[in-house]
Amino acid sequence: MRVQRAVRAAALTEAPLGAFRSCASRPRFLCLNASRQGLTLGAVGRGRAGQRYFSETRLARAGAAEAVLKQAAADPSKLTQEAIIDNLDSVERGRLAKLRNIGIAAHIDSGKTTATERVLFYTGRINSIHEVRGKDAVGAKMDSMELEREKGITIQSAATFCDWVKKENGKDETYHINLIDTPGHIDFTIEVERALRVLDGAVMILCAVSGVQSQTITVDRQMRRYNIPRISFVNKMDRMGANPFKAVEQINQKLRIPAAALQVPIGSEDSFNGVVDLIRMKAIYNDGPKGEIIRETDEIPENLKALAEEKRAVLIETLADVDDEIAEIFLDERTPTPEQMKAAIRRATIGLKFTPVLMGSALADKSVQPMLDAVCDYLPNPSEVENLALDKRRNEAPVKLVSYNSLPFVGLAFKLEESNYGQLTYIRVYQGTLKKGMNVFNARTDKRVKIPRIVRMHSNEMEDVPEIGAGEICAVFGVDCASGDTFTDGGLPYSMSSMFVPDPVISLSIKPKTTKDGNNFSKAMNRFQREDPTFRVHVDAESQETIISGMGELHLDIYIERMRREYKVEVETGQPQVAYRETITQPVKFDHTLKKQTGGAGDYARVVGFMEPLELGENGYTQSKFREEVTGGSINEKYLFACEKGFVASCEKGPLIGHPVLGALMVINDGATHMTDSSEMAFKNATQQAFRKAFKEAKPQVLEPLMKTTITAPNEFQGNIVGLLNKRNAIINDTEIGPEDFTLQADCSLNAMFGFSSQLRAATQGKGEFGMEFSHYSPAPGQLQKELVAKYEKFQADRNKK
Ligand SMILES: Nc1nc2c(ncn2[C@@H]2O[C@H](COP(=O)(O)OP(=O)(O)OP(=O)(O)O)[C@@H](O)[C@H]2O)c(=O)[nH]1
Repeated sequence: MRVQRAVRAAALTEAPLGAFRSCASRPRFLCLNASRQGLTLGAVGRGRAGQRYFSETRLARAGAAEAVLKQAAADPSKLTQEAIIDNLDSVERGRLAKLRNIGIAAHIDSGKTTATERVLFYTGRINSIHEVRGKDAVGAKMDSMELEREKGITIQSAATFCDWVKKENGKDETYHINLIDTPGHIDFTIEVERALRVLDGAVMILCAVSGVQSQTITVDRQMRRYNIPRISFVNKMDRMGANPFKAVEQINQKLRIPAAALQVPIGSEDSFNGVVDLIRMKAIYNDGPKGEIIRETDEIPENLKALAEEKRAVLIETLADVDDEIAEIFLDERTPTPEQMKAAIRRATIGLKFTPVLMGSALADKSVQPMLDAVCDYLPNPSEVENLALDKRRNEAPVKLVSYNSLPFVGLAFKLEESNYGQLTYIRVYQGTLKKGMNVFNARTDKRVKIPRIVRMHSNEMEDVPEIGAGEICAVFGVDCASGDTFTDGGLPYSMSSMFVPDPVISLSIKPKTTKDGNNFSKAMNRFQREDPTFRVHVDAESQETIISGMGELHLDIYIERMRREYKVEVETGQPQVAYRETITQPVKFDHTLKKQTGGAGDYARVVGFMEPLELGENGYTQSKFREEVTGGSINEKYLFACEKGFVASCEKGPLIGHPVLGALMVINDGATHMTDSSEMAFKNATQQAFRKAFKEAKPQVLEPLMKTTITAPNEFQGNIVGLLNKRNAIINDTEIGPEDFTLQADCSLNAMFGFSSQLRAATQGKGEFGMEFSHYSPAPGQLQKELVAKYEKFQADRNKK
């Protein structure tokens, strides 16, 4: 009883099961409190240093912990921590084991949308198959936007869900799959980033002819960033020159992830008609008009037996390298059973040590179902992935979220979309249950919002649901928030880290052609900005022009086109501009006084300190930083805050060419304040003036974005393309010559790449393709720097004259 009171008196330290587990070794006394609010476990004990501590852990929401309570009533002495967890586990595990959240990501045009269309058809989500740019003019389900259907490219990621019935030990087992189809084009990379942030596994699609392509490498990097286990699917096996084993080799070599084929193809090109499953050594064919009937036989075609044995041996050897159990079997010269192989593939895939490779042709309706089986067999369920939140009350200490319905709710808003019914917010529920009508807290704004409506998305259609469980993905209406906000049930002071948002590299000025469209223009700008964090809009303080920035010309073009179609606004745009940056290259001290004291209220502020370059980060830059090291109170807190504001404003528009400043550290370590004449404004202005002066003395430099450029074209045009690149001072890093096409990788300055697409078309009779992705910032050539500085100075002089 004393313990209970002590626990109640203690400040509540709510933690989910994971955190509770990690401190399980130390508590001395435990007590269970069951109330209408739910179930809590109190712990009183002594810490390592002997200090007394109290903590109370909320185990479950109201009504969700009957099993635990029953046990407590039957025999309280058996109520150990393990028993509590086990009780909850038994309720939750069965559901989670059959749940998969997956994304499909790949190089542009690999067949993601086509494959997803098959998945939806075979799982019964859609009744018929429509092709990307198909003759029936319907278009694939997941490319719901008119522009997507017209251009045949995916622009926005689309979410859907389906149930896949898989045969397991002669029984039908139903798996629930939430699926996100993502765009392939690099300009829409944020869509891939945010999908991967919330998914547990991915299918990486490769083209059987091209293998690993430039965008496959980007997708690989993104999957690594979020520790996403993946299976690989070599699509387009019906194409001339298809070679799945070349793709496997390239995954091993270029992506440096151990990979092995789980299948070998039966027939090739037009006569590709199935695969041999190397684990069970069975031939699998697709029958029926749309390949919907799977026929399995033990008879492997005679001409494939040797190849199947050889590739099975490669699979076992590769697994032995990444899995101890198979390594042991391999060293004993035994052969693993299919069950042992499957278990090892699952362990190694989830452990990010391996990717199993499947193959088929989505367009020819071949071998898509085994890929779905592999999703269930080898990709993790939500409880097998570690998801962390940061505990604000404990100095942002990481806590593990557990995808149990009965725990307090934690979810992440990962994507916003404007719909006919208002703002649609996509949420991944990491813990607990989200219910219609429930109040949730936004961890960023600390505001309470009610969830009026929950839907499951099926591309652009939706299905209302009363609640959504842990580990699932849904969308909600009427919730005002930003992309990346964390929601909790209010009890937990958690926030989740958001996704990586790359900086825009290109910008242009934009205005509506007629003033009457101003209203719709602003509406469109607001909406696009909210939906896409890589699309930015600002009004230039000097020119008063609206400037939009994004990831590439196509990215901005798509928004201009959407404005015309969806908002009926015709716009005028300026020339695309490169998003340059400014930086400094040497340290410099400053001691600056702002003084205007000529009768009446004056202005006074003195700031002293230094500026120095910061070490460059991964992409050739680090954000600029401000630090105050004032001792002795020569500048008070309030004014230091104003100094920081001045610094931030200075970094937004650098002194050299008016572009943002990167990699500069400003430290203020002394100064002076006047009793009556100092103000926040005076300190802000003084800091800006000191910044400007010091920046110019610190050998400033203009940085330009360098783009990783990949060009593919038929071999006969190689000379033309190298010529084009040489003219642009590009650095060619790698050239790979295939039987028909060659692929070239180069670093090019973005500035030199304007107009490249039309020149490439002319130089290759329209057969060349290229893709660009931001690589890093690098100092701009001296001549270009001079031109840019001179242009900016002239612009400022002209403006001052006006
Ligand atoms: N021969 C062949 N063509 C295919 C196959 N799968 C897809 N295609 C074709 O490849 C083109 C691109 O297919 P999509 O499904 O749009 O590819 P995607 O990866 O979704 O494209 P983005 O989202 O724009 O990157 C279309 O013309 C498809 O018909 C296949 O298995 N074999």
